[in-house]
Formats: sequence, C-alpha cells, structure tokens
Amino acid sequence: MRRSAAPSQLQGNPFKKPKFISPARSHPSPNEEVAKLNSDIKLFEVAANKNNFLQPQNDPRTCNFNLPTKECAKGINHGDSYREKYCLEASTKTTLDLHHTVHSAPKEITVSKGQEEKPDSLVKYFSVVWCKASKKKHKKWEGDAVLIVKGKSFTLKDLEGKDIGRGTVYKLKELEKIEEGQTMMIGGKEIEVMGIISPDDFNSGRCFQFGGGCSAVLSSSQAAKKCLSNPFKSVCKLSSKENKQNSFQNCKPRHDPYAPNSLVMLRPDKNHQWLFNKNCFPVVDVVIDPHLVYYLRPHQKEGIIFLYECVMGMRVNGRCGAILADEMGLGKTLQCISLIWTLQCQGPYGGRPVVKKTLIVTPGSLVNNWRKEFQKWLGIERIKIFTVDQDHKIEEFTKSPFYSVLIISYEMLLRSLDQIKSVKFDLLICDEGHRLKNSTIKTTTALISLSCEKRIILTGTPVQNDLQEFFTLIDFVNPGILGSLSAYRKIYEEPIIISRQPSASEEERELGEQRAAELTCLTGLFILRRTQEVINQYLPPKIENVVFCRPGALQIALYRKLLNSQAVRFCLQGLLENTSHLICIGALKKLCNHPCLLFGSVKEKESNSTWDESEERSLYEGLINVFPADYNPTMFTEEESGKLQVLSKLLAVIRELRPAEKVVLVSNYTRTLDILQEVCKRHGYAYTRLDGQTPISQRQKIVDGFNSKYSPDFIFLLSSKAGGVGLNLIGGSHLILYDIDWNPATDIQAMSRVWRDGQKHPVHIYRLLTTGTIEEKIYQRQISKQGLSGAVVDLSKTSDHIQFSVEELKNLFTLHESSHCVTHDLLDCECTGENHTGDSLEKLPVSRNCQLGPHQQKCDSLKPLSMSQLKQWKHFPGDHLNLTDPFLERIRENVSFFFQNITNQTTAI
Ligand SMILES: Nc1ncnc2c1ncn2[C@@H]1O[C@H](COP(=O)(O)OP(=O)(O)OP(=O)(O)O)[C@@H](O)[C@H]1O
Ligand SMILES: [Mg+2]
Repeated sequence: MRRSAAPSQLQGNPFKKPKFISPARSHPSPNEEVAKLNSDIKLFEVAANKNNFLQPQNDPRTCNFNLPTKECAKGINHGDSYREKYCLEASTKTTLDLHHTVHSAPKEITVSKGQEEKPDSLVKYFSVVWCKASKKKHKKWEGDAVLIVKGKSFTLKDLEGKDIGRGTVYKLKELEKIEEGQTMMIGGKEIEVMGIISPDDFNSGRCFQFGGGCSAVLSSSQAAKKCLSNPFKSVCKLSSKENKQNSFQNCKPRHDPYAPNSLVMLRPDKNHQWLFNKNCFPVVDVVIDPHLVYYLRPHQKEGIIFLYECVMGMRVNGRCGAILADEMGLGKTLQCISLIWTLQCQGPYGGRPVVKKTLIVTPGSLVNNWRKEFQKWLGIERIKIFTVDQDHKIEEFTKSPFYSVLIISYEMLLRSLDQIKSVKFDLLICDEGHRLKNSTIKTTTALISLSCEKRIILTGTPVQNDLQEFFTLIDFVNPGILGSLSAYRKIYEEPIIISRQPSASEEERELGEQRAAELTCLTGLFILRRTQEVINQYLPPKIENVVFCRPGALQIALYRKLLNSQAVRFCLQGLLENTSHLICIGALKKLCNHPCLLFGSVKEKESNSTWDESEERSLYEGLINVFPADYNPTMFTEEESGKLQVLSKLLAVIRELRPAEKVVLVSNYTRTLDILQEVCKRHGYAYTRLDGQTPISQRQKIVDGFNSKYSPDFIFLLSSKAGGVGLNLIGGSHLILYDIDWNPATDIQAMSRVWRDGQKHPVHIYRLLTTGTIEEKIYQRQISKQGLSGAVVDLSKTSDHIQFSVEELKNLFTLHESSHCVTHDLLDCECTGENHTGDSLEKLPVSRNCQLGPHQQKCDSLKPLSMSQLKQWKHFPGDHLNLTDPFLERIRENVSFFFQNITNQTTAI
C-alpha cells in the first residue's frame, strides 16, 4: 500500500485539500525537460497492438553529447525490424486535473432496503483515498482504493483487489453525481474521490497497478532509487580523473556501427540517461561483436536486442529481468553468450562495461555444454569462464579476479550459496529455469536471495500454463512487478480462472479476458518466445514415423493373463486405489518392452518377504506358468517382443544403408536400456550410454564423443528422463523412441535432441508402439484433447498425477488383438488403411490452449500432435505393396501399420 502518497500524511495539514499525487510526480525532477518526459512516458497508458510488446522509448536516438550526426543515418541497424514487429505506439491518456477539486463536507450515505437497482450499464469506477470514519479534523488517509458503483450498490476495493467495503445506498442521486474531490461516508469509511477510472482501466486491472508492481513502472523517481544501485555503479566506478580520461578514450563504439550488417543496440532515451548517466558520460553505441553477428540467425539477433533492452532497464523502468522462452534448439545459449560478451566489454555510457561478473546456473548435465558453447563461439581467449565440478572448487573462482563467468549446477549452487553470495554478480542466468516455478523450493529461495538485479530465465517450456507458477517466474526475474501474490490472485488469477469456467457470466468472461490481456501485455514486455518454425529453414528434412509393431506370441499370452488377474478385475470394479492402477499399467508397459522384464519383476517380488500381502501378488499370480518352463531372462530372444524384433531389423538396415550415420535410442527405463545394450553387444554395434547413473562430470564427454565424427559409436543409449533436457546429440540422425511416456513433453524433448541446428543429415524419427496394447492407449491419450491440456506439457508432471475413471481403465485394460491399428480405427478416416497420403501438416493451424487464453495462442511446435493432425499424415498397413521408404520396407514384416510425416521435404532424403 502506498501510504506515503496519502495526502494528509504528505502534507500534514488537515485543512489542505487532499490531493492524489501520482508517484511519478511526487519528487519533481530538477531538470524540467526530463520531468516533462517522465510524465509523458507512462508505460501503462500505451495502447496494445497484437504483438503485446510495448516500447517505452520516445526517441531512441536521443543523445546529449556530440555524436556524429550521421549516426541517424539509415545504415545503423538498431534492431529496427524487431521494433517494427514488436513495438507499440504510445498514446496519451487524458489525465485528471486534480487541482480544481473541492473539499466538501463528508456526507453519510445510508443503506436502503427497498429500492430498485439500476441497470448494469451504469457501472462507474473511481479512484479514492479512504480512512476510517471519524470526526477528527486531522484525517490520516489510510490508503488508496477503487470505488465501484453499480446502480445503487457499491464496492470498495483496496489496491490488492480485496473488498474492503460494500453495500447499497439509500440516496441514489448521491452516487450518480460523484465528483472528484468529493468526500463521503460509505460503509463506515470516509472516502475522498481522487478521479474517475475508465471502464477500460478497471477491466484491464490497470487501476490497481498504482499500488502493485506498476508503481515501479510508472514512477521514475522510485525506479531511479532502485536502479541507482544497479551494476553500472559497481562495474564502472572510477575516480573523477579516470572518469575524464576514460570518457574520452572510450567514447568511441567498440565496433563500427556503420559497417554493413552491424547489429547496434537501442540508444538509451533521455529518461534512461537521466536515471543512469549521472556522470554525464557521452552516449556511445553498443555494437555486437561482428565475429558473432556473422553466425547469428535473424531470430537470435532479435533475441539479443530483447535481452539487452530488458537487462538494461529500457523496457520496464527499474526492472532488469527477462524470460527467454524460445522453443528447444533455437540457440538460447548463443543469445546469452552474445549478451554477456557485449555487456562485459561495452556499455552505452562512455563505453564503460555494464557487467563484470556473470553467474550461470544450469542443470548439472549442461554445465560443460555451456563451457563448450562459450568456446565454440568466443574461443578460449576472449572470456574467462569457470565451471564448478569435482575438480574445480568454487573457492578458486571466488579468490581469483581472473574469471568473469561462473557456471554452476543448481545442486552445487545450494551447497555453495555462502561463497556465491560473497561475490557481486551483475548478471544472473538460470538455464532450464522452469524449475524455479515453485517459490517454496530451496533452489528458488536461494536464487531469490542473491542481490543481482539483472536476471534472465531460459526455458524451452511454455511458461503460461499455470498462473501460480507464472507469477513465481515473473516475480523472480522482476520482483514485485505484479504486486504481492495476494493482489495478483485477486486482480488477475481469480477473474481469469472464473472467466474460463463454463458457468461464467458474460460479464465475468469479459473481465477475465481483459485481465488476461493486460497481464499478457505487461509481462510480454520481458518474455520472448519463438517457435521452432523460425529455424526450420536451416534444418534438414525430418521424417517422423509412428510404427505399430505386432506383439509376439508370448507377449499376447502374458497380456491376456494379466488382464484376467484379480488386480485388474478389482481395478475395473473401482475397488482399488490409483497406485494399484499404476502397478497394473506398469506391468503391461514392461511386457510391451519385453516379457523378460516382467519375468524379472515377478521373480524379484516372489523372493520379497512382503509378497504375500502385496497387491502385486494378485496381479502376478500364475504368470510364471505362462513362460516356458526353462525360461531364462538373461537369454531373452528378440522374437519374444514385437518392438525388439522391429528395432533389431531397423538398426540393421540403418547400418547397411547409411553406414556413416548414427542412432539415438531412447527409453524411459534403465532396465529396458540394459536389454537394448545387450542387443547392441550381440550384434557388435559400438554404443555409448547416458542415464541417471552417469556421473554429471562424465556426461558432456559422452555427448562430445558421440557427436564427434571420429567416434566409432553407432548407438547412443539415452534415458530420456535422466538426460534429455538441453542435450545436443546432433551426431545422431536417427532417433528411436522405444517406449512411450504419459507426458508428451518427455518424448518431444527427446526428439528435439537430434533435429536441431548443426544437424547435417536428414533426421529419421521412429516411435515404436505395440499394436492394440496399452502403448497405443497412452499414445491416444497424448494426442487426444485430454493429453493436450496445458499442464501436461510439463516435464515435471508424471503418471502419478493422472487419475483414471473406470471407463478409462476399461479402455486401458483391453487388448485389441484383431486390429492393425486401434489409433487409425479411432481417427474416423475414410481410407481403408490403404496408403492414405494425407495433406501436408504445415497447412494445418496449430494452436495451444493455455490459461492466458487467446492472446497467448501462437503456433507452438512443442504442442503434441493432435488426432486431426495425425489423420493428415501418410499412413498405410505394414503389408502395403508400394512402400517407398527403404527403411520401412525392411521392417514391415513385423509391423501392422505406419504413420509418416515429412517436414522440410527435399528430393533426397
Ligand atoms: N546461429 C547458429 N548457427 C549454428 N549453430 C547454432 C546457432 N545457434 C545455435 N546453434 C547450435 O544449435 C544447438 C542448439 O543450441 P542451444 O543448446 O543453445 O539450444 P537451446 O535453445 O538452449 O535448446 P534447449 O531448450 O533444448 O536447451 C547448439 O549446438 C548450438 O551450438
Ligand atoms: Mg539450452
């Protein structure tokens, strides 16, 4: 609550007319011109365009020093295309003239019982200050509030959106002619009307922002206070003599801004200069190193401009945070490296560097990937980076002035928080920062406790799916921007959620939509997300196949036995808990991968002392008898599993037709990876493996080894859950998903490892499913509406979160023995399954639901495939006569059905 703005406290004179003082004007600036500018730049008085990006700058070329006039020449690339695309025009808003308000005597408005309400169209909104009713002359206004008058009823809300008074009035006329300056008594409170709020400002929630996060945006004086502690100071503090010398030495840009293709950052406007250039250094162009620009993709140039403007506080006054939520593989790492390198060497004021030390926190498996990327783009000389691992302790970094970048895993950060706090970091980057969505976890609280103001979250996962988590991420990068959590809930979350419910009234729906639009608009200033389409043109073709493999005879017999077990029957009668369903489902999934896995589980349980009471007993009873008497799981055969048979043939044909190409083989289960590893051994395929057990220090070495063209490895065995996120496995051009996860995001993550920048070969992706079994059902769930609900596109969501109805369980626990492909049967496809060559997928609109609603709906390739999209894929039965794909041709014998889709098709694949 902004008590300080309550007039009587400011002025201490009860007879003086209370006057609402806008935070932006509470400390008049000595510099008139800038003061005027401050009042003109009102971020929230800006009209939104469809891209939801605001551009607060008045004149990007504003410069108070003697820069060459030709700097305004067209040749400078100040990221103009970006601004053309994303920026909005400022529009002025009529401000209230508060000075003519009259301080009339308070009038008590009494509550009436029997009068008719006026129609809804007569809703009016006022900004007011309030205090408890008293007869004291020296009033002390307690806070700002919003008065909503609807017919003869009124509601008083504080700036956190909470109701602090409500009722109905006796004299309707009193409410009809409310004016600025008027004081009245309502609901036991005395209020004074400060101004009229437009319906638009109320519906969008903007009127509450004065008290919440937006005070920082609106108030340049507050921003100044906050930002003067920003890293300019720490990095660039020089003696006055040095200042003078350096200002002349460095006032040239480090790189030529007029060179062709130069990438020049936005010049700070007068407001920024007023806030940050206290020493009046010359304004100098910040130019991205041409060495890097040469490699940057267009979207990466835009991303660097965006990050620069965010962390420099140019997009939201006094806030230096950003979320770069580009889809996987778009090169978020390179964009950050470019930013770090730029800020470490340059700055807009006298050319002085903005950042001295940078902290990068990342999942353990990516620590060395970051190091490699630094080396790849900047070599080893330009920037000194330090990675914390077993052999390199953090003390080495803290004691040495030599290093400017510290790369550390989230786990290690927690362990060395005290040492980290002893260093002054100017820039903090949290890779795969989606994990910070929970404010109570230790990692989040640890990172929040760091004093660094320039904070960047990198994530490939959409951030708007859950409004609570969204708040946490936003609040982490730009603390307080959305106000307190309780205000956010009242002002945004509640109306948005209510508006999404089927029972919502038209009014609720509209309010929710407008609040969502406002939230998007506000946060869109510092969140950037681009989808994979922006790099498709640089990538080779991708051929995706869904391969339905016929189960083996032993698999069918065991499957039937499991479905007839007492445990499954009890599940279907709704007698068991969710955990029992998951045990049954787990057993069926194991069986689909290979019967020997199930055999191993049964034997293991039998030897367990709790076997007698365990639920698994009723599931596994009599199962061993279905296996041959002399069954030995270590001597498993490929024929026993439909998928393994297909896999084995697939590996053989890849080896034969593309001897120089490599395969990434993915499973979610370590035991399944053991079987796949055994297959590699039996066939003499060289392999490497990364799973949850692989020490973090080894991971990058394994990845590098595989990606190297000199590596003899043919196969990379990958546990998708353990190591999928963020890895580059471009050494492989064939990726086989051996099993399926409930969460489509896990599979999509894995698939994105090979089809990414740097990939030289056409990419072949094979998803293996056992025909008619639970695997098909899980796949259907992935591509059905249920699977598309936003929350599922989140790696942290596991099957434990899934609740099943009895109907769903019946469907899950059915084996379709006679179908070639149950998924195709469900598609309502007119073809008879005979070589249906569907339309190109690219023609179909792709949209994703999220809680922020239509304003956030963009093309998003992270979205799992939908049923209707799958229908557009080419599809044909395994025994189709004209299979043109040589790989499918060779595996068809054990395949009942194929779906195939090609992206970026060229003639040669
Ligand atoms: N402009 C470029 N030219 C060539 N290769 C590039 C370029 N930008 C990025 N790359 C390469 O693309 C690969 C993917 O980049 P990166 O790992 O940064 O993606 P990401 O956006 O972080 O994806 P994820 O969300 O999966 O972590 C890396 O090998 C990187 O070196
Ligand atoms: Mg990454």
